[in-house]
Formats: sequence, C-alpha cells, structure tokens
Amino acid sequence: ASAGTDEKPPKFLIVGAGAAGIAAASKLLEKGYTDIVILEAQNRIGGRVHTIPFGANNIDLGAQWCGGDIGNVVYELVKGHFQFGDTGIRYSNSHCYTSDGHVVDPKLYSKAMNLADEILNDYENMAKTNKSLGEYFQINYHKALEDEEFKDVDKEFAELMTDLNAKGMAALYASDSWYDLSANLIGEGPGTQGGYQQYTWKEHGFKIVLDFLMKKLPDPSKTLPVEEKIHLNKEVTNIDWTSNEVVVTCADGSEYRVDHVIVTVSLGYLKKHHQTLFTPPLPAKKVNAIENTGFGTLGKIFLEFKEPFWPTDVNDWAAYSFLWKKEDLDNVTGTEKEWLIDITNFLRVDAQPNVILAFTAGKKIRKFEEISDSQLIDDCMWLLEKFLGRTLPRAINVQRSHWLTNKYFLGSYSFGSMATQENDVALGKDLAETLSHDGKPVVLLAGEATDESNSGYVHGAVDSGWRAAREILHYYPVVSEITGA
Ligand SMILES: Cc1cc2nc3c(=O)[nH]c(=O)nc-3n(C[C@H](O)[C@H](O)[C@H](O)COP(=O)(O)OP(=O)(O)OC[C@H]3O[C@@H](n4cnc5c(N)ncnc54)[C@H](O)[C@@H]3O)c2cc1C
Repeated sequence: ASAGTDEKPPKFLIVGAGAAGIAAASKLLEKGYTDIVILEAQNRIGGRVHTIPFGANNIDLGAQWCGGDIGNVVYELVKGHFQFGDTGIRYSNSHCYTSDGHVVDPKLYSKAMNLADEILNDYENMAKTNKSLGEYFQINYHKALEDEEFKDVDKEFAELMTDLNAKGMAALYASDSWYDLSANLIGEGPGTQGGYQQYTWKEHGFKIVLDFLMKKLPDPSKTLPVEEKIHLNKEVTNIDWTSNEVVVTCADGSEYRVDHVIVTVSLGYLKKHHQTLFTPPLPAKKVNAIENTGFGTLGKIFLEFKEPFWPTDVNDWAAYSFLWKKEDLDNVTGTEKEWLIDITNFLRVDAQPNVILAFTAGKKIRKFEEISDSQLIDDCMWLLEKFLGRTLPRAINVQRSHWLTNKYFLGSYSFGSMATQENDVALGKDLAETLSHDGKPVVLLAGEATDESNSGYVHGAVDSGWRAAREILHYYPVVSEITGA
C-alpha cells in the first residue's frame, strides 16, 4: 500500500463504526491503505444512524432526513443514484390544537409560524447578536407582533406560540432549552446554507447511506472491504499517544499498536471519558472545546396504529402541533405525565402509512427513555386524545430512542451553546485539530461535533471522517502523488 516507498505500510485504527468512522475507513481503503482496524463498542455498525424494522418498512431512531441539498456531501454522494422521498410537512397541512381539545384557526397558526420562521431564519441578524436564541426570538417576536398586520394575534396565543417555538428549537438543536442555544453561532453556522430539509430515505432508512459510503451502492462490484475491518463489541478504554506508536487498549484487555488513530466517539462520550480515554491527557484547548460545546438529547417516539386515524392525503395532513394552555400545564407539572409537556408535534412518516412520530427534548428526557413501552403508549394516547378532543384507537406498537441513557452516546448531537460562545471555542475546529509527533499525525478526532460547517448532521460526520483520513494521507506524499489523494 505504501506505493513508492520501501517502508512498511502504516497501520490505522478507527474508534467507532458510525458515519464518520465508516467514511474515514472508506477513504483510506480507496487510496490503497488496507492495514486498518475499526473498533466498535456496540454489536452493530451505524452509530447514530440506526435504522430498524418497524411498521410497514423501517424507521430511523437516529438520523432520518438527508439534511439539505446544499453543501451536503451525503446528498452529493447519492445524487443521481437515489430517488428521495419527501415528508411534505408545511404549515398549511399541519393542524394545531390547544390542550383543551380545540383546533386553532389554520390561517392564524400559519401566520404566527411564518413570522416565527422569518425571525429564526434571519441568520444575518442572528449572527450579530450575543444573546441566546430564546432571548433573541422573544425580543424580535414581540416587536413584530406590535405591527398592525398581527393585531389578530392576541397576547395569550402569542405566548403559546412562543412556548411551541421554544420547544421546537430545543428539539431541533437537541438542547435542554433555547436559552442554552447561541443565536450567534446558529447564525454563523450550518443551518444557514442547508437548502431543502425534507428529503427522506423512504423505506430504506438512513442506513442506505452507509452502503453508499462503503461503495456497496450503486455498483456492488466496487464494494470497499470496510465491513471486514470492523470488530464489534470492542470498547476502547485508552489511547496512549505518548510516543510515535499509539497504543490502543480495549475493555477486554486487547491491545493494538498503530501509527494513526481516528477517534469518532460522540461528544457526550468524550465529555464523560476524555480524561481516562487519552494518555497523556488532551491539550487544554481541546478540553475547553469538549467541556463547552453543547451536547443535549433529542428523543423520538414512533407509534404504529392498525390504521390511520389522521387524514391520509399529505395535502390534508402532515403534522399535529400542540399548544399547552397554562392551567393544563399546571395540572400535569409534577405528575408522572410531566415528560409529555416537551412533545410539540406528531408527524407523518414517509413510507409508513400507519405510523406517526413525535419528538421530545429537554430535561425530562431521561424519564421518557426509562418508562415501559405500555406506559409510553398510555401516555401518548392520553396526550393525543386530550389535544384532539376525541377518543382514538390505541396504538398497537411503539419504538423509541435511548440516546441519553445509551452509554456509548450520552446524548444525540452537538450544538453551539452559550458556553461555547462565552469560552471562545471555535466550534468544530478546536476539536478537529490534529495531535502530532514531529509532524506525524497520530491522533485525530472526527465525528459530527468536529465538523466546522455541518456539525450535528450525518453529512458533517462524513465530512469529518474524510477530513481526518485526508490529513493523514497528506503525511504520505508519495502515495498522494500517485493516486491523487
Ligand atoms: C435522534 C437523532 C436524530 C437525528 N436526525 C438527523 C437527521 O435527520 N439528519 C442528519 O443528517 N443527522 C441527524 N442526526 C445526527 C446524526 O445522526 C449524527 O450527526 C451522526 O450520525 C454522527 O455520526 P458519528 O460517526 O459522528 O458518530 P456516531 O454515529 O455516534 O459513531 C460513533 C461510534 O462510536 C462508538 N463508540 C462509542 N464509544 C466507543 C468506544 N469507547 N469504543 C469503541 N466504539 C465506541 C459508538 O457506538 C458509535 O457507533 C440525528 C441524531 C439523532 C441522535
């Protein structure tokens, strides 16, 4: 593999077989490097890409949407080889209810949401503020509502809409609260250039992207031997980069001696374990980035019904939105059902005629991950019936995510928090900086949180894996020249 040199081919080790790990391995294999080991702690590949059979086809407990068609390497990878689906969610086909079982005037709902969108998509303005997203939104929302055009939006409704947007944004950015989100970093960040956000992987689920990365698709004869390099159920417990040769130790006592290590574990895992995972400890700048980059949890619940109780034409229905009235909020607070407060929507799922999906985020997510399946169905049915104001058939099946309580993730994805801003972390960049010995890159962090422009997304993770692989390839100029790496 070390074309043009007499030296032994370099040995690579990749920690984690999620999108970033698989992308890094694919790039190295593509360039002719074969001495690669990928260690994965769990009994499956994919990481936060986790597609499972459910309902009519598959569902995604982790990443689900392609995440935009602009500046998206995943979109570029499959473009022309894959016909995307589309969830088709618009305000015009969303039905909004209040907790006393009344439907909100659709025109009023659309108007209020369009105004909210205008404020939340004004990235230029956001990039200029030092406030949290919550504060930024409230200032601008209240200011805009004073306009004659919005005189039909009464004060109580405006408050309910603010609460809906607060929860929606917390879920979108996987933070406990929108007061943790830095409007500035969002304004300068990835969401500003993503393009159309609703492309789906239809019945295949997101795991089909792993097949494209490994080149099983579109032409199976070109498959890269990534999977044969993966060792499952191998938890890495220490990466010793004291010398030129990196020593990687696993929980089962096995040891690997390699030239280059690419670490793709989640930021949640790094926050908890970085002190013991690395010997010597990571430099202060990286520790600052690990500690002060945001990492929260988005939870997903899929409910399957015998048949839909919602309108089946996408033009008529794609989502329910729920507004909690103050008295209902007070009644549920402090009870077993309190976790339901953080559910903002139920959505249509592409290629799943009998399934709806809800998101939840926030501090009560642990409870959501821990209750039994039957309790989960009971609670969701109670919520749906309360808001829709009618009796509904009980769901026959449920699946939910466990990203916070799964010890190999400890959350869902990263975001630019107020702490990130206040502690001068260069989002993604500080984490990505290579650890070298005499110019030799020995340890590289990859994974979504290390991507400068698309952190939080699968395409950010893929980009980060390719970036780490490229960085090492540049260290071997002879091969680079021959293969054009
Ligand atoms: C609920 C949810 C919804 C999302 N929705 C979208 C979406 O719609 N679109 C989108 O683009 N992105 C979405 N994302 C984000 C996307 O899933 C992630 O950004 C991306 O998959 C992260 O990939 P990664 O390779 O960086 O990390 P991971 O997928 O976490 O891979 C890291 C791997 O390392 C393993 N590991 C951890 N510790 C160890 C250890 N000690 N030793 C060995 N292995 C270890 C883990 O098991 C894991 O397999 C979503 C994520 C979640 C959780």
